[in-house]
Amino acid sequence: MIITPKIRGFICTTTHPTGCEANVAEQIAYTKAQGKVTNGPKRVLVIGSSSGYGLSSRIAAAFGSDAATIGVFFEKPANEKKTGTAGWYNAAAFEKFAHEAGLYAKSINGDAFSNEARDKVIELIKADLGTIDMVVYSLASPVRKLPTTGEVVRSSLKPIGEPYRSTAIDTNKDVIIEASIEPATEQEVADTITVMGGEDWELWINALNDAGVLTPNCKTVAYSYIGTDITWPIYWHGALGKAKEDLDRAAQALNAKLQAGGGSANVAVLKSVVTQASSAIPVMPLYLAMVFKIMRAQGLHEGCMQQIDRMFRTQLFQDDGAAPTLDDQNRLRLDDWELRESVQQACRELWPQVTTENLFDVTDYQLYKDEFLKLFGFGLEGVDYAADVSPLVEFSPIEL
Ligand SMILES: NC(=O)c1ccc[n+]([C@@H]2O[C@H](COP(=O)([O-])OP(=O)(O)OC[C@H]3O[C@@H](n4cnc5c(N)ncnc54)[C@H](O)[C@@H]3O)[C@@H](O)[C@H]2O)c1
Repeated sequence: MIITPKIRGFICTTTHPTGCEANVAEQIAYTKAQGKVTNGPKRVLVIGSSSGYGLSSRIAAAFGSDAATIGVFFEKPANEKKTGTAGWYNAAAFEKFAHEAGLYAKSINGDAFSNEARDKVIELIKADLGTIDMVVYSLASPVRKLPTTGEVVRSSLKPIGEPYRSTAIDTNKDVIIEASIEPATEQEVADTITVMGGEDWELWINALNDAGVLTPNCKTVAYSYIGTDITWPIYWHGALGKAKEDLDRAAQALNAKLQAGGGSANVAVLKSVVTQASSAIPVMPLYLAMVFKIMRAQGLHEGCMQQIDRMFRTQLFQDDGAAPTLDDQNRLRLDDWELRESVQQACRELWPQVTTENLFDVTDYQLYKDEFLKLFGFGLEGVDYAADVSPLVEFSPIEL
């Protein structure tokens, strides 16, 4: 079939297998071009490994430091008539390239919040790898089915206390609108913490630790976002921020446990990028369009792959074995460039000036749109989008 993008709100319902593969290849090429991560991890588990920051983490581990990787994700395969999810094609491409490079790579497709996923991963590590020396926790999900009761809990992208009003982009119509979001109820905040807080990361690390499959010096990182006053009302001071605060709590608890053997647990605060998760957050597309323009002008622009590669090389696995630079909450701060006053001040000045008429001129909204389409495999250089392509790709992850 000829596959073209079909956008509905903040999702594209079609995906391009060749384009997704090209996207993965591009990230692999970036990491390889930086040379080997000399002190890198050797056996790595990535939870949420099929897109965004988790995919880049798996690529950095495999192609930066020749690591064997196990990836966990929740994606839909294609059938004859319908394309699979982008994450399905990304994971398929990753495995293909990893196997071609002679690297161990196995994947599990299913609900990472379930005890079955943990059991399956432990079984796989015991059978194939013995132990692992790094665990990346990179889930972004609007729902979590509790492993204890089976109850399905939903997270909210809402402020706390009062309604949040701001200019935003209607990404369907490419126009500036006034967005207004009602505050989350106490229950919604609690539920958001249940879904996106630290509990599940703790369940994972404790299960792996109890099963004896972590090396004593195993490092685990979970990803977070803080942002600045510009996005605080909707993010850090909103329901999601409370969940990320809970991730900080979990990091302290896990770090205390892993430290004894020389291991560590840290939250890594990352920069804003275009992913399926971030494009669903109100106001984010406008902020991203502005901050991209400003960071590019200052030579500071990074995507997922550049961020994670920098985290591996300059923080977690430095050539001289030096310890990472942590903030007062024990967090790695890869958002340092984005938070520079020069960047944020320029954003604050630009924000009130943006109108529907000048949106494409004064911001990088076109780049935002291009990056969004790229998530689904569209707009990649060298891909013939007029060619007939089968939605089916060769890929058989372990299904839960
Ligand atoms: N996107 C940003 O701008 C940004 C910035 C800083 C931090 N982060 C953080 O990075 C982390 C990853 O976010 P992302 O933006 O890369 O998201 P993403 O949507 O690109 O990827 C999410 C991953 O989680 C997996 N997943 C979701 N639900 C699952 C489930 N139930 N079981 C198994 N796998 C599941 C998906 O398959 C996918 O691999 C999140 O913690 C997010 O808060 C994102």
